[in-house]
Amino acid sequence: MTKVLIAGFTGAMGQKAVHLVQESDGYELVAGFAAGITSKDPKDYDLPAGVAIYGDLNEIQTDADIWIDFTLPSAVYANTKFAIEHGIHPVIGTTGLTDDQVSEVQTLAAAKHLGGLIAPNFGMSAVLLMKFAKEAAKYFPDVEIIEMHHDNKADAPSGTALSTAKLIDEVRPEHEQGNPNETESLSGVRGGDYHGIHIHAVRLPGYVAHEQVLFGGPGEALTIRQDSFDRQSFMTGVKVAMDHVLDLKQLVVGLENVL
Ligand SMILES: NC(=O)C1=CN([C@@H]2O[C@H](COP(=O)(O)OP(=O)(O)OC[C@H]3O[C@@H](n4cnc5c(N)ncnc54)[C@H](OP(=O)(O)O)[C@@H]3O)[C@@H](O)[C@H]2O)C=CC1
Ligand SMILES: O=C(O)C1=N[C@H](C(=O)O)C[C@H](O)C1
Repeated sequence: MTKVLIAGFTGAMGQKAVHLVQESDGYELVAGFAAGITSKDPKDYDLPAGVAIYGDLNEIQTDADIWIDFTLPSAVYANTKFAIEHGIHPVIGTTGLTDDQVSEVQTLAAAKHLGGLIAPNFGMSAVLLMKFAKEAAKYFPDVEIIEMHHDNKADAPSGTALSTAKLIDEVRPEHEQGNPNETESLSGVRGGDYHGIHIHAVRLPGYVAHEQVLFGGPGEALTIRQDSFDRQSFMTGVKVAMDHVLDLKQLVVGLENVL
């Protein structure tokens, strides 16, 4: 049995992950970690008696093999370090790690000879959108990104939008986009700017997770869009990660690298 700890087990994604682990042959949920718990009795979370419940990182004592993380951008760095330092393979879905933090945890994982995965998006439609957008950007250097999420989302832009911009930036020909004399009469109206790529973040009830990448060229346009209508869409990728992470030799970034 592969033993799994879920950080953020009470949250929207954490709950989906709990069900995934419980329904998956060969996996056992051994622990749940969430900051705001009011009880340490697993029954209060409809979990079996053997599942340990933690509310503080420093309390955690576990023999888990895998650490699945769906917490908060403010918590994910400390959590990832903790997992690696304790020999637990991290599967990190939480967004918000900076490039420097990713490098640091990769170095730490390498020193411990521990594999893991950081994926800004576990949904197949988003992974494919990023791949297609990177391809299109070679031919359409004029591009903007619109990401749309539920209104409980803590961070903006989404990790997926930022990853999309980084992938486009890798291949986009050197390019000055838009009117150099443009002004904003309403602050922020042109969105965030990642190396000249504008990102617009929409937060609305009813939405789950959606992204459009808009390319424009002389007399034509290309729009690539993905929609996660249900958080179940992320569980296919989480299961792929669970199935592969014990065999990985390094801390990999991006689900596409283990598919
Ligand atoms: N990679 C992917 O495919 C996806 C990634 N995400 C990302 O996952 C993260 C979680 O999203 P979502 O489930 O919607 O968020 P929720 O707010 O629903 O859940 C957050 C969870 O984290 C817990 N938590 C909060 N602070 C801490 C802390 N300091 N230490 C430990 N646990 C903590 C919360 O517990 P409590 O309420 O008790 O504080 C709760 O269980 C976000 O970063 C989001 O962007 C989301 C969807 C897909
Ligand atoms: O908070 C969310 O919901 C999501 N977060 C991830 C992100 O920031 O990209 C993945 C997906 O967009 C859902």
